[in-house]
Amino acid sequence: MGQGRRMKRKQGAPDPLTEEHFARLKRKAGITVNETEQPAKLAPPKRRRTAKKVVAAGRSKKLLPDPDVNEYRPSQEGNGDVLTDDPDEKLGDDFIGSEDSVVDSDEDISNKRERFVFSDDEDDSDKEEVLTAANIEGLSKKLDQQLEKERAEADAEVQESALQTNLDGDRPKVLDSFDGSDEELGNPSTLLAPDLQLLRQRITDIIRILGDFSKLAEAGRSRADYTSQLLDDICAYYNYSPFLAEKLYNLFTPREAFAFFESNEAPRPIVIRTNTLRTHRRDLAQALINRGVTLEPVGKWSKVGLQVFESSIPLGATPEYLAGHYILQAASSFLPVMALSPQPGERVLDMAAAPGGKTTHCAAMMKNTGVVVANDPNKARAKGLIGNIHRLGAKNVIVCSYDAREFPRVMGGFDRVLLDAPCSGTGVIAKDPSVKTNKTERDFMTLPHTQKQLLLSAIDSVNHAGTGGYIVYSTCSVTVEENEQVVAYALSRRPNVRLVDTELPFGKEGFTSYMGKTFDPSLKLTRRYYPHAYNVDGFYVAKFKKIGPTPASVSMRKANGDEPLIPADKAPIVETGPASIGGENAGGEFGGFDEDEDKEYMERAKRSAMRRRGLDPRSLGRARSERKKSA
Ligand SMILES: C[S@@+](CC[C@H](N)C(=O)[O-])C[C@H]1O[C@@H](n2cnc3c(N)ncnc32)[C@H](O)[C@@H]1O
Repeated sequence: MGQGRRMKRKQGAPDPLTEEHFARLKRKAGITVNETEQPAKLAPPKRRRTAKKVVAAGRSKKLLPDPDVNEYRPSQEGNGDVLTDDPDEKLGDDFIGSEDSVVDSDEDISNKRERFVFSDDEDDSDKEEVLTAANIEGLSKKLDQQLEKERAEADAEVQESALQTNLDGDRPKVLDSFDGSDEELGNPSTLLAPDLQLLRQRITDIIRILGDFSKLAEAGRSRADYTSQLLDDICAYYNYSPFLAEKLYNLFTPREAFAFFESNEAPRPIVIRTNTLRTHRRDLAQALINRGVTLEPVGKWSKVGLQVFESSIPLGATPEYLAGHYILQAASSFLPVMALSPQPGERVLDMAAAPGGKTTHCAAMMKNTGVVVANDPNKARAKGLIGNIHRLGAKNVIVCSYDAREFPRVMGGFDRVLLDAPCSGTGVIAKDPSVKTNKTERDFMTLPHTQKQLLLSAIDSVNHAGTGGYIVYSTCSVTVEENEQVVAYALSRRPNVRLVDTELPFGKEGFTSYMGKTFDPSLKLTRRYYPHAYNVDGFYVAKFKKIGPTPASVSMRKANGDEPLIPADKAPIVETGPASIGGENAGGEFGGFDEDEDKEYMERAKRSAMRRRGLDPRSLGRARSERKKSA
């Protein structure tokens, strides 16, 4: 697909709040821009810091609601299978009743000029959007204030850097500058801020040295010396556990790792997704602008996203929100559904669906036809899912609540399956800084295990002979263990699937090798998203095409959803006709339902349902024997 001028500019990520960005908007609206003005050097976002070993500070008071909380974070003790935390917290802002408030604005919106032209949602032309002058005014004002603040901060940092730099010829003596010991950092006579500045200075110095080691390193110092000091400093400066800091650091070059850690300190843009079942993007944009919201389309890559810059009203309580015209959803959450590309009339399974951002996106793309089975085993989250489905008017959705490893026993033969897997959340640290310290080695063993089981179930639930035969696997984590390794595992266990192009307009290629491990070259068809690269949440997306039936041995999987008793690749391939949900052929492709096994399964489900209602399940058996007697 060729890229137009505008597409290139917009693609990749919601534009950050840069001067050039606002200048462009001003030019579009016919407002004079001072072309000679140089872009300000951006200072790092202001952060509240604590000294080493002090628990990460909470986020500052929210000015706007967070985007859709769509990531799953397992409890520390659990293996990530079941959520145990406060259900309300987990429902996210997409659930009606969200209490999040929005910054007050003294902007007068009553006289806003209504000149707002959006390219049509269904129109592929490259027509430029023109924002209202009032909208631009809001953006400009915000920009002026922000740039002023950033200039002051940048000046301060540059001055400080000059004072702190300790150069010996061209080779900075960073490892001797101070020993970074707890005593020094915790010395009551040492002010906190200078320590942090020293740390930051040393972080940037070491990154510079590692980037040109032969020229800048001190004699007798190894790369390992510098790397070890850098990791210590990153932990102290950003409040990461050493374990996680190293894991994340290893994904990047030192310079990119720094950019990644930095970007986790700033929130991502607020984005809303237009619900095309209820409205058009241009109408929604107009309605929100009239309410004092400053926004613009998220980019040419999405016809439904709007990036919100400022709002004088709570975005989770507008009449448009309550009427289901939009959902608060992080931009990167659009990507798995775009890759899945569900078609009208198809049968789609969303295996881990709550709170429903992606389910309702699927329903909208399918124009409320066909069927979406939205599953989530967490009852509290499933309530949020149901709330969103109703609010957004998705009428083609069936909600169920299974451990998705039970699929395809529960139901199979889907045209497409989305597995937006429970994960560690290392891509959304800006939203949830607790990830910095609460993820352990155990999490990165148990989570991938569950993810692998879920992915095999996803593959086995798809009908390869239908209109689709696609499976999309996604996580909001950036670790290789939860992404490429899971995908590589599935490829090794299911010879009947191939990775295919996600057809997403941006994203970095998946790893084909990592820390001495090599993966199939097709792994580069998968896509990685980083906050520092695209200003979106960290995400991973892989798309599979099922090219043949699943081995019969899969129907012999153990009840706990573990590996097949016979390895799939050693088992005979059985060809059966296309399956349909609940139809005669349901499950045929994965070996068919076993009547007796099903009966037992139903009985078990009935018993646990009774227990949940406080009833004695033994009464089931009694009722049955009484029925038998009377017959
Ligand atoms: C990343 S969130 C899903 C977000 C959702 N797709 C959306 O877009 O709104 C992961 C979900 O996986 C669910 N989950 C955890 N263990 C699961 C399992 N064994 N089977 C299916 N879902 C599971 C969690 O309850 C959580 O809602």
